[in-house]
Amino acid sequence: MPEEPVIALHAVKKNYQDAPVLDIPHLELRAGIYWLQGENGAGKTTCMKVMAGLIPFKGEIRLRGDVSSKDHPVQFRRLINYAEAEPFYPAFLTGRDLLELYLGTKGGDRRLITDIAERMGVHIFVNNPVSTYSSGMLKKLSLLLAFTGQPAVILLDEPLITIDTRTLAIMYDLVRTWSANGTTFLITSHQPLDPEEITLTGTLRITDKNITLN
Ligand SMILES: Nc1ncnc2c1ncn2[C@@H]1O[C@H](COP(=O)(O)OP(=O)(O)OP(=O)(O)O)[C@@H](O)[C@H]1O
Repeated sequence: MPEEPVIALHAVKKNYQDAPVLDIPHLELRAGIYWLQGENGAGKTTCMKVMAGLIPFKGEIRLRGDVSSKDHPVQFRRLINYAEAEPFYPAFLTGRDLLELYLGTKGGDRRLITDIAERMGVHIFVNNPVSTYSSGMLKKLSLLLAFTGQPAVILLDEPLITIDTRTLAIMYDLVRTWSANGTTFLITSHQPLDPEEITLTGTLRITDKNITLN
């Protein structure tokens, strides 16, 4: 029997005001690790925000066959996590406030997240307000938050930027391990992803508002 797609897009359209940015008639992805490519302004971040259910769009996305962005919006958002390219959080919150919020809404194994936080060194500054964080510290926090819950899909927007080489190795290790356990990854990066660290299932390219899979 053919493997069911983890994520399926049907007639997805996204405009900003009157300007169309995405027009994807149909796209189905099996479990795996995908590199989402496209030139500046092609629509990669918009596509991730649409997939994560963070901005309104026309059409429908289904996760694991039966969880619909239209019919099951809460369940849908619990199954897909997104780490922004340039994370921005309210300045007065601490990393721990955000972590508790995510663990409370997304659920998942607290010990596992504590372990990732310690590996990344987030535990050192997690109790400080995010206004005191460097761009790399913000990035580490946002990557950590993307691993809360039990996501079917994790979207990483430019994860390679601003993190140090030690954190980069941890990030690649997390992608490998979680992928082996069934989580699908979509990763944008203007730099190539290291083929010695991860084996890509496919490359997605946004051109002319649509996505093609190679
Ligand atoms: N909030 C917004 N309002 C209006 N237009 C927007 C908004 N966000 C993005 N756009 C436009 O949508 C298009 C796609 O932007 P998007 O950020 O998705 O591209 P991208 O592929 O992620 O680019 P980059 O590689 O530069 O990060 C661009 O033309 C951009 O100007």
